[in-house]
Amino acid sequence: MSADEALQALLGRYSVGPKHLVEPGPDEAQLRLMVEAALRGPDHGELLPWRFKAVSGEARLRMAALFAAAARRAGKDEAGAAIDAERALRPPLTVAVVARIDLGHPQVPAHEQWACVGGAIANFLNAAHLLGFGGKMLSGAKVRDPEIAAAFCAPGETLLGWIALGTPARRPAGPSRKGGVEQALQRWPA
Ligand SMILES: Cc1cc2nc3c(=O)[nH]c(=O)nc-3n(C[C@H](O)[C@H](O)[C@H](O)COP(=O)(O)O)c2cc1C
Repeated sequence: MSADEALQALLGRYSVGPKHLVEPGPDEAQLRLMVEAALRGPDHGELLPWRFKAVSGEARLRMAALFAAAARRAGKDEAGAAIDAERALRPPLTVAVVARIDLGHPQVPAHEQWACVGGAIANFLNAAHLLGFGGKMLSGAKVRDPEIAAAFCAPGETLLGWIALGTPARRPAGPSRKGGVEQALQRWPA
């Protein structure tokens, strides 16, 4: 693939939601490559302020039960709980994104560590896309459910959300609604 083809492929990445993801998901070697890409994101101080926790196969049933219980705690009825459980079951692979921000770091403030987490997610999703997979970063109120957070995080860590991954069953809707280069790029001084 030429540099131009690689760039065009990157420019074609759009998120693909869980309901449009089917088997197969990335295998172990592909997942490791995607994490290698995530590790190439900028990381001031090389603190590695994140961990990815892969959930696949039978483990999805346990995550689905957690999601359903959280939905009930949030006051949802059984239909709502079933929809939340389905979000855990549908994608072939889900990767929980856990941030471990060192709030007392002498050189690297928290916002720089959060920027690193974002870069890791972007590189991971881009690598998934280049390998032919679809994916979407998702959060929602359940990241703040204490039992879900405790299931994924050690004390002091923050559950940012989950990346749903699989083979896209259809082309993503894109392009997105957000502004383009004319808004994102400015000259300084104006
Ligand atoms: C930390 C984080 C959490 C997100 N949570 C959600 C979410 O819960 N639901 C959702 O529809 N999109 C969520 N998004 C946005 C989508 O992942 C996606 O970026 C957005 O729909 C734009 O689509 P695009 O990636 O195709 O440009 C989240 C993004 C980030 C970075």
